[in-house]
Amino acid sequence: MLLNAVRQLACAAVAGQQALLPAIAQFSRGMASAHPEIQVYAGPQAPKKAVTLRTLRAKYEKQQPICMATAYDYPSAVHVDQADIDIILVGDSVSMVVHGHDTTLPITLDDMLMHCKAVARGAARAFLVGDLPFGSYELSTTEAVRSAIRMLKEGGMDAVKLEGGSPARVEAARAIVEAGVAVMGHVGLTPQSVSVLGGFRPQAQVASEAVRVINQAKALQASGCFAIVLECIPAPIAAAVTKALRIPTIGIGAGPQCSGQVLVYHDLLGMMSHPHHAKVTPKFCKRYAEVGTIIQQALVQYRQEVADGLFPGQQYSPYSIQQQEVDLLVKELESSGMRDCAAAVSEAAEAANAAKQQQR
Ligand SMILES: Nc1nc(=O)c2c([nH]1)NC[C@@H]1CN(c3ccc(C(=O)N[C@@H](CCC(=O)O)C(=O)O)cc3)CN21
Ligand SMILES: CC(C)C(=O)C(=O)O
Ligand SMILES: [Mg+2]
Repeated sequence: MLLNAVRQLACAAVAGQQALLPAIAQFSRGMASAHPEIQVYAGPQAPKKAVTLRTLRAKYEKQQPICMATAYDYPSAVHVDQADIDIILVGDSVSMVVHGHDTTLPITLDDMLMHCKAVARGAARAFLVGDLPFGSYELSTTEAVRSAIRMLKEGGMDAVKLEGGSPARVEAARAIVEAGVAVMGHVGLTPQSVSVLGGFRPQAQVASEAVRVINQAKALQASGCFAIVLECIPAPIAAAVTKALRIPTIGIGAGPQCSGQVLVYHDLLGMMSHPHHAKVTPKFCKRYAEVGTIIQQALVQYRQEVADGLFPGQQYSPYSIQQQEVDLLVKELESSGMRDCAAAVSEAAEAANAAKQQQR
């Protein structure tokens, strides 16, 4: 009796050992399907990140310009990633260019996380930075840390960015870095402060303000930021900030002396060329394409071809049916009195066959 039980246990142990490897594989697959984010960032097949804080640092030290662009979803992330751009910023500008708001204020942390997840699925090699949105880090350092952790843990980001260089913002940056999350600073025009700034205007155009921006940048550096965005400030001021720091500056409307540059995806592609969108396309932005015009032309052509009966035609109607099935169906329809219907089937089948003959 006892011996039998021991023997059974031993058998179970051997079977268990043999079952172990597939079981672990099944477990990890199960984990990955329960938590889709695991498969993307931590799966055994996940590609090694090409761009890290270390490679960014090396670029900065070699004085090679760092390139950053925004992306907000899977296709834009794939595009930016495949262009070998160093950093993808999931910017809160998504509020304006994707959601159609007039400012960046309405976008929520949950909205941002949704965009971050989509970007993380599309970006295999770029370094990923997520903008902390308005209202997700100002109330307390605790809330700032919690929001930053969510950006990494749920959003799949490598770092976060926050706006402003006041003592409270510097403290938030310090707390987030201490929690183990890399932080990018952002000074000059900080669009989340549009309410107090009174508009999207260039900043630091008087010496006293310029000194303040330089000091804010230095304070953010001291808090542990790995880089700082300089937005809409005169080139000489950006040059001064860049000289004053030992971390990279990433400029947007801040002249050529910054350690790197950033542009908004829709702006650089000329996606918003329609006058209706002109208000969100700043003048510092170079358009590397007129994608908006191409999209518009394609949509009009599609509409015309549908209206003219040119699309889909036989070429884009790929699903075939064998002649014997056509014959059976026609017989069936005729015997149930559906003559017009049967004729339509025969006619369409003949047209499809004629098109096929022509192709050969
Ligand atoms: N599409 C887009 N591109 C951006 O670069 C961008 C956004 N959205 N949203 C968030 C911020 C806002 N940005 C902006 C928006 C407008 C101007 C702009 O046109 N400024 C005018 C002054 C306008 C005024 O005085 O009210 C300028 O002359 O620079 C600058 C930066 C930059 N960021
Ligand atoms: C313009 C960049 C720096 C940004 O913060 C954004 O796109 O939200
Ligand atoms: Mg932003």
